[in-house]
Amino acid sequence: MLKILDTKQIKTLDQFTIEKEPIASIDLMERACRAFVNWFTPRIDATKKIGIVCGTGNNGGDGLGIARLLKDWGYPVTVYIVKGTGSETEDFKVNHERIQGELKIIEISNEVELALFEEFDILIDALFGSGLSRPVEGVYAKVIAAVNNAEALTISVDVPSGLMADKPSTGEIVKADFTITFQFPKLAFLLPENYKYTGEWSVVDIGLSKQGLRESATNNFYITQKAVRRILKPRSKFSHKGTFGHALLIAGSYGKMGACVLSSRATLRAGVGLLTVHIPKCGYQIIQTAVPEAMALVDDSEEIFTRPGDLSKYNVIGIGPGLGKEEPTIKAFAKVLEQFRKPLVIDADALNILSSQRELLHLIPENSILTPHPKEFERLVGEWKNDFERLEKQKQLAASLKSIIIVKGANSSVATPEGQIYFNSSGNPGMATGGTGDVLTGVLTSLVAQSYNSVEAAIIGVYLHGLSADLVAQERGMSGLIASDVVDFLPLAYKKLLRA
Ligand SMILES: NC(=O)C1=CN([C@@H]2O[C@H](COP(=O)(O)OP(=O)(O)OC[C@H]3O[C@@H](n4cnc5c(N)ncnc54)[C@H](OP(=O)(O)O)[C@@H]3O)[C@@H](O)[C@H]2O)[C@@H](O)CC1
Ligand SMILES: [K+]
Repeated sequence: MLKILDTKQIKTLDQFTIEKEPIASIDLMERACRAFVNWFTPRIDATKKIGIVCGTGNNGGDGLGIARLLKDWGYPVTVYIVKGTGSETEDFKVNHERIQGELKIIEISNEVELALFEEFDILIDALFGSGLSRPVEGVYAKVIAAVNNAEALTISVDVPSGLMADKPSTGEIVKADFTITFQFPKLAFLLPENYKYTGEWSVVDIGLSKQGLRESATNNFYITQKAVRRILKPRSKFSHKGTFGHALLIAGSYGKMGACVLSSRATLRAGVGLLTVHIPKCGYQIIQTAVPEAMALVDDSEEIFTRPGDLSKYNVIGIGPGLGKEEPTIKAFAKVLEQFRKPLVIDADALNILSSQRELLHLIPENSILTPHPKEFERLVGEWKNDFERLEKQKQLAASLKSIIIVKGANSSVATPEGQIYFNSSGNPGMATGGTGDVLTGVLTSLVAQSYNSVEAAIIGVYLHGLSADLVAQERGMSGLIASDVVDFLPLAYKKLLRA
C-alpha cells in the first residue's frame, strides 16, 4: 500500500530525510527536479516551446531547477517568476542564482494579460505546491487564469497551483493536463471533484527516508498491485471446491435477469467453490442456460424475490443486483437480514431498500460490504458539500454499521469500520457502463466466500475488478467495453496478479 500523507507529515518527512540521510535541502530539491525531468523528457519533444511559471517558495525553486535541467536538454525555456506577497525560500534563492544570465527570466508583479502565455506549447506550473495555505488571490489568481486560458499543454509540479493537497479548495486553481507529484499521491487527487485540476497524475520517487515513511502513521492508503498480490492466497494442490466456500446470490427480477447473470458469472470467475442463485421463476431457464455452473433456487413468485430459503449453509450472501423494490421483496430482504449473521455483500436495489427502510440498517451483520455508487450513497447518507465531507460520511457509516463501505467511481474508496480509507488504483473510464457494478458484487461475494476477511475482500475485489477492465481496455480499447468483458477477463487479471 502506498501511504497517503498530509502536507504536515510530508514536511516532517522531508526534514527527517535531510537530517537522517543526510542530504542538503537544495540537493533534495535537485532530486525532485530530476525526477520531474525524467518523466518529462521521454514524453515531450525538445523542439516544444516551454514556459515555466514559478512562485518564490520551494515549488517555485523546483520550477527554476527544472528550467535549468531542461535547458541542458536543449529545450527552449522561458522562466516567469511571480512576485506577490510571498517571500523567497533559501532553496529558491540558490536555484535563482544558478540560472542568472543563463535563461530568459521575466518577473510578474502586478498586471497580467490573459493572453500572456499564448506563445508556448508547454506550460510548467510551479507557482504553489504543498505549501499553499489559503485560496490564491491578486496577481497569483491572475497568473493562474492566464495559465488556464493558454492553449498549451499544462504540467503541474507536485500539486496543481491553487489546489489544497488535503483540504477542500476554493479560488483560482490551475487545470493541469498532467500532474507530476513527489513520492506520494495527495489525498485531493483521489477525489472525483479534483480531476479537472490534476488531469492524469503520476507519482515520482524522490527517495524520502524509508524509515521516516514507516514511522508516519496514516489512515489513508493507495492500493498497489504489490499489496494486493501479498494478500492473495494461491490455490494449493490439495484444495477442493469446499475450500472456496459456498455463496448465495439473491438477484434478478422480471426484466432484470441480466444483472443476476453478470453477478453470477463474476462470482464464479472470481473463484468461488459453489454458487447457488436465488431467482424468481421467470429467471429459471435464463440462469440455467447462461450460467450452467450455478445451482438455481427458485422463488415462489414468478417475477420477484419474496421469500428466502434455508440460509444456513452459505458462507456469504450477495444481494441486490436487479432485485427490484416491491413490497414483498422488502419484507424478504428484512428476513434475510434477521436470519443471516455472516457477512452480506449489499448492492443496488438492496441499498435503495435500506435508504427507504432505515430501520433495517441496524440489522446488517458486522463485516458486511456495501457497494453504493455516489447516487446510492447520497440516498443513504444525504448530500455533501464536497468530496472531503463525502469521505467523512463514508467513514461514519462504516463505523456505525461496523461494515465496509465501498463508494464506486474512479479511484473507488473502501472505508473500514476502524477509519481507514483505501483508494483503488486500477480501472478506467470504459467501466462507466451498465452492469460493471453487478460484476463487482459477484467478485466481492466470491472473495468473502473464499474466506478472505471483508477488508481484504474489498481491497482485492476493487483492484481485481479494475485490473480486469484494464486488461480488456489494453486488448480491445475502452470505448466498446461491456460488463461481460470484465467478467471474461477476470481469470487473466488473476493470472497477472498471482505472477510472482
Ligand atoms: N518533501 C517534498 O516532497 C519536497 C518538496 N519540494 C517542493 O516544495 C514544495 C513545497 O514548498 P513550500 O513549503 O515552500 O511551499 P510552496 O507550495 O512553494 O508555497 C510557497 C509559499 O507561499 C505561501 N503561500 C501559501 N498560500 C499562499 C497564497 N494563497 N497566496 C500567497 N502565498 C501563499 C506560503 O507561505 P505563507 O505565506 O503561508 O507563510 C508558502 O510557504 C512542494 O510542493 C515541492 O514542490 C521539493 O523541492 C523537495 C522535496
Ligand atoms: K505547482
